[in-house]
Amino acid sequence: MYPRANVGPSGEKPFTEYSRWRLVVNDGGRHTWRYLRTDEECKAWPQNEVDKYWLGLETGLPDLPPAKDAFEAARNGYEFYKHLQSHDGHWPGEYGGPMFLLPGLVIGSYIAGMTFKEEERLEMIRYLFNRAHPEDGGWGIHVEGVSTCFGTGLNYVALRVLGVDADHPVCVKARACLHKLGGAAAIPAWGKFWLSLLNVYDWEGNNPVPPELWLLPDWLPIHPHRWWIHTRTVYVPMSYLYGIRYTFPENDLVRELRQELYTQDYYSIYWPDQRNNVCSVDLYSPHSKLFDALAVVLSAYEQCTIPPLRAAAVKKAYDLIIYEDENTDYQTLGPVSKMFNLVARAHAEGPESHAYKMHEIKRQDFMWMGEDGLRMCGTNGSQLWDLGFITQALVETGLAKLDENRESLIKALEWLDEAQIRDNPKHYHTSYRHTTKGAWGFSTKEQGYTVSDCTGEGLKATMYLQHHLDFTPKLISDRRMFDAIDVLLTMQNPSGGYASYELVRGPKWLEWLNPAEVFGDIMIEYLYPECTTSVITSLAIFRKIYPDYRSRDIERTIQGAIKYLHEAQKPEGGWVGSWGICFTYATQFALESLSLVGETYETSNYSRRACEFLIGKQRTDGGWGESYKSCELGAWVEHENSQVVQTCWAVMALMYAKYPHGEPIERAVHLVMSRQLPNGSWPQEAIEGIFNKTCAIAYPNFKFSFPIWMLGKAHQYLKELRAENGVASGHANDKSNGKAGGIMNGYKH
Ligand SMILES: CC(C)=CCC[C@@H](C)[C@H]1CC[C@@]2(C)C3=C(CC[C@]12C)[C@@]1(C)CC[C@H](O)C(C)(C)[C@@H]1CC3
Repeated sequence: MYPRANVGPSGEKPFTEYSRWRLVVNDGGRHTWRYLRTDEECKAWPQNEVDKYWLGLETGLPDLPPAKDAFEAARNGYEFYKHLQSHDGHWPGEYGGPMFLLPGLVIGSYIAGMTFKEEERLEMIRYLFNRAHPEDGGWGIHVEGVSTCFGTGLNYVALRVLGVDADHPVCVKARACLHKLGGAAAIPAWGKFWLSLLNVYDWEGNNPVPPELWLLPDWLPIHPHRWWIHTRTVYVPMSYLYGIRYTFPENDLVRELRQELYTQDYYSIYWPDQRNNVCSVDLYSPHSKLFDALAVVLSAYEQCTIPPLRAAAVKKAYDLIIYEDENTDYQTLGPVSKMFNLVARAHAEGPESHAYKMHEIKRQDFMWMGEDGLRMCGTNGSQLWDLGFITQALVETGLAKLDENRESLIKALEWLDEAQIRDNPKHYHTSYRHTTKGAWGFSTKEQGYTVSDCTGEGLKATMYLQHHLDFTPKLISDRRMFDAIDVLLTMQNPSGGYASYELVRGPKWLEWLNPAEVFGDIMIEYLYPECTTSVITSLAIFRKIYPDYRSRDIERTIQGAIKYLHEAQKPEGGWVGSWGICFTYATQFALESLSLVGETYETSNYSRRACEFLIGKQRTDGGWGESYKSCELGAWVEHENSQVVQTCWAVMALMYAKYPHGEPIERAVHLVMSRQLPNGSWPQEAIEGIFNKTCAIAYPNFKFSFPIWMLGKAHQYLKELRAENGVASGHANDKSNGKAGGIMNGYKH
């Protein structure tokens, strides 16, 4: 255990001095938080608005003249948000939400022999205190979810490793909650795995994670290179660590935890029976019969592994770990693989190795200090994603043309220029990677993974900034634009849709082998309306500027994508979102796509049904609000309150569809304006994002980009609608629709 933490009973008040934290932004958008220990340092490096905002301190930004209309509200919004832009041109932000990541950071660091700065350690403890559910003392899979065995078991261990006593009131309450949920014996597979590494759960209690799968021929449908990239990238170090049965040496903490985590005596547990013991609250994807059968066979194999085969398999897994580390400069694809890779490298190469030191440094990129303490983020940031939306919003609303915003847009373009990936990975085919040359990723260039929609949004932002504004330098050459197009054209699936990082490589039945009971649809890539739209809208804008480059391929791609979108529409009229919550998110994207090919409320049944669906969900206050539970169920679940961000998505969707009735849009505009604070910002509401069906994730920058975008657009849209119809009617005839849409989509089509 790290040194004993002498902390009070609650995390309400900071455990450190908030005036001493600074966000360091460097190297193409890396975020790391530093604590300044001396007054001299603080004086020499004052806190700026970015630091203050994200720490929840008063920014000191002034109240603005009250907005008289939607455009002024958007302008005020950007007047505030501009101050949150970093010196390098992007908008940093928190990317928290999942509650199963911090334990990986803590347990992984501990067993690898890495420490934390004292202030980091204290604020991690505080974060966990603040996020424990007041009613039962447990934690969920994400910040808004009910207490689960996964969340409670892992975070309890994290607190103990961080130095909190077992009889601290937070631990006492959490332990009671854990025991109610069945104790750590009932923790889901990924929890069992972390606890086994720490030596507080027996390896015999895990279903096998054999590295030998990596030795199978690549053409086999089950070969792991066909799995969804996140699942396989986590499986690589897991299979290595399982293959060698890495076990942390027993010490006092280990012995204590063995006593604390279980409802029965640790030494009397029959471990093989615990392999499929998973708390019912956690269970989202129960094991299939195929999985259970395979687990039996593989467990038998574990009794008689063939040593040279195991050695070769372990070596192959370790090579893949090295490739991944080197391809991403030790960021790795995401936070789970990050910490498993770190443990593997630390074990194999020791604390003096380069790999150890690099992993130790790059842990920082996932650690984010917020007003409630220090959390671990879902990625090393959402840099490109946030920049992509706000820059497009500024151009489409006309805010980009205001002198006051020029500098900030030039900076944003400079960041985009830096962030485009210029080459394929160092280890390319050997690590089963998709091409990256010309792509943009979700966070930084260093992380280095192509994401279809991030490339689409990055390209759109670049084209808007370079081609729709006359004051920006042309930093990104035509050739580099073509590279981006080339990547995108490699990513379309035969049925027309786009997945996230790669083509769909494996058969659907691989989902029957999903070992992680807490997530859904994780074994292969799937097609997403969101990703598909970002790609084809970027292609459509591109072909206006470069009509001669691969125009036939582009046309074919767009047509194929529209076909997919038609097929993906739900009978009720909406599309299910996989990365944002939920129907409002995906329907916004889908209707944008349909509008590209002239499918609008008036001209297309698909579009009209979607608009009717959305209108049916508008609440009496003019807003929309859906719960993250919509994503779990694939069916609309109302949120208790209407949500600004979702309201903006819904209105954007209606505007893409050229919805002819102004009144619902006006009501929504009114709601979003009424929630704006005097300084131009919006308060944080419910969590915005989701992944793998069950885990919500925060996109706090959305509360700026989407209101600014929607308000600026709606201002113009409603003006057009009114002008065409005479103020009173609020209805549009065919001619006026064409015109309103023409202006609104002027930048796009
Ligand atoms: C189960 C595991 C491995 C957990 C680690 C978390 C990752 C899987 C999550 C965290 C952030 C995350 C939701 C993300 C995505 C995939 C899954 C991620 C990386 C992508 C890139 C998929 C495509 C999406 O359109 C979008 C770009 C929004 C997201 C961004 C974040």
